[in-house]
Amino acid sequence: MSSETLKTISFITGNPNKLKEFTQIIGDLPSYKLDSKDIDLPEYQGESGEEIAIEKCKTALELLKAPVLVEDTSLCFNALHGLPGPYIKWFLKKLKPDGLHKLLAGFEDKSAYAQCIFAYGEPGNEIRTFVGKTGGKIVEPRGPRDFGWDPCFQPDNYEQTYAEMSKELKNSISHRYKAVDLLRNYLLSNKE
Ligand SMILES: O=c1[nH]c(=O)c2ncn([C@@H]3O[C@H](COP(=O)(O)OP(=O)(O)OP(=O)(O)O)[C@@H](O)[C@H]3O)c2[nH]1
Ligand SMILES: [Mg+2]
Repeated sequence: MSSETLKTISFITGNPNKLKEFTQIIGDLPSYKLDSKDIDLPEYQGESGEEIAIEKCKTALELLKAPVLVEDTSLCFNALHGLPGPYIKWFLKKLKPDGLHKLLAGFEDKSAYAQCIFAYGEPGNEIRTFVGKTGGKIVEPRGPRDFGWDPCFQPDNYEQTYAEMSKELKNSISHRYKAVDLLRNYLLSNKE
C-alpha cells in the first residue's frame, strides 16, 4: 500500500516511557501510519478509568479532528478498594515508589493490579476502548527507577518487579501489552 493510502493514527501522550513501550509492543501495523504527539492532556476525574480515557479521547479528537489514540493507566490496590487507581500519577509524584509501598503498611493484603486503557477515536464514530490488566503485589521498591511505579509492582508468577525485568519481558506480560494486543487486533480487522 502506498504511503498516501495509509490511515494515520496519532497517539497523544505527554509520557515518553509510555510511547516507547507502545511503539515496541505494537510493532509494524500494516495499512496504518502511527504518529505521536507530545501533548499533556488534562487529567480528568471519574469513577472509572474507562470514563477518564473516553474524556481524554474526546479532547484529543477536538484538538486534532483526525484519528486519535490516548491511553490512561491506573494502579489499583485491592486493600484500598481500587485506589489510587487513575489518581496514581499524583500519589507517585508525592510519595515516590517507597511511599506507595508504605501506604499499605497497615494492611495484610498487598495485592494490586495495573490497568491500561487505550481509547481510540475517529471523527463521527463512537470511541472504542481496550482494557488490559495485570495482577501482582506492591513490594518494597527494587530495580531501576526510570519508569514510575515499576520498582514497586511485582506481577503474579514472577519474582522480579516490572523494573527488574528486561523491557522485552515486561512488554510481553504487562497491562499495556494486553491492551495494545486488543487494539492491534481491532485495527487489523477494521482496516478499510
Ligand atoms: O511504573 C510505571 N509503569 C507503567 O507501565 C506505567 N504506565 C504509566 N505509568 C505512570 O502512571 C501514571 C499514569 O497517569 P497517566 O495515564 O495520566 O499518564 P501520563 O499523564 O504520564 O501520560 P498521558 O496521560 O499524557 O498519556 C503516570 O505517573 C505514569 O508515569 C506507569 N508507571
Ligand atoms: Mg495523564
